[in-house]
Amino acid sequence: MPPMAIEPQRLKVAPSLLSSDFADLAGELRRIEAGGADWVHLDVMDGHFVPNLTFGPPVVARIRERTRLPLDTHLMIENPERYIGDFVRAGSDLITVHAEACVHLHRVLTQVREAGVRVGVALNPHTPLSLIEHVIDLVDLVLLMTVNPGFGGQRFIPQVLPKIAAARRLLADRGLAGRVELEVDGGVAPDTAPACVAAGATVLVAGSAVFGQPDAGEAIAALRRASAG
Ligand SMILES: O=C(CO)[C@H](O)[C@H](O)COP(=O)(O)O
Repeated sequence: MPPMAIEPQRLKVAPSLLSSDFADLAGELRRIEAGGADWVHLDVMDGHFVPNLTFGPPVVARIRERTRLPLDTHLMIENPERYIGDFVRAGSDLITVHAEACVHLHRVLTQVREAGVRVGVALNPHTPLSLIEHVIDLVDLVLLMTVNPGFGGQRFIPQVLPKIAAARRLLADRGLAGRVELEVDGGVAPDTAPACVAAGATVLVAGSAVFGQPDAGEAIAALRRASAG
């Protein structure tokens, strides 16, 4: 499979499987693929970095067999450096680690890139953007959490909006706007997505706003329509 395209000029929707029917992942993947999803967002949780558990590399490998969509793997785990190889072998196209979970963030980001996949860095809602100021030129994607990570279906935190705008400015100042995606995750729905996009987001992660709807294609289209104006 060719390397995942990074195109910050085009708005992308990445449904989060966290809100899908885990007993029918193949069916859920068909539903979002037919519905026009750009990427699949995979929330990996360890019960330490976040207070929830989800799935690991074996499940990601089976997901890889069932979809051609790029796999956007979001590691909400401590010591992510131990598992990068496993998630690459499982078929992830992009691996995002949390800055808060990495003592040696530069080393971990470099490890992901050298493993041959795209690399992202994530920040929790309260974490200042300055934490990634000196590594931003190493990444393909910045993920700003708009809920406290751990669960789907939470309320969007509007206080993150100025951080999205600041991240957009930082990318522009560094000449990275054309090659680094700015992803938002948590409580993203047709009523909250427009402010994220206006602030500079280029990738919308949406769990309940897609899988909680009877028609996933219409839900994805509603996110795009709302954000277009
Ligand atoms: O990372 C996450 C939670 O930690 C999920 O991706 C996110 O919360 C998506 O769910 P929803 O759109 O329902 O908020």
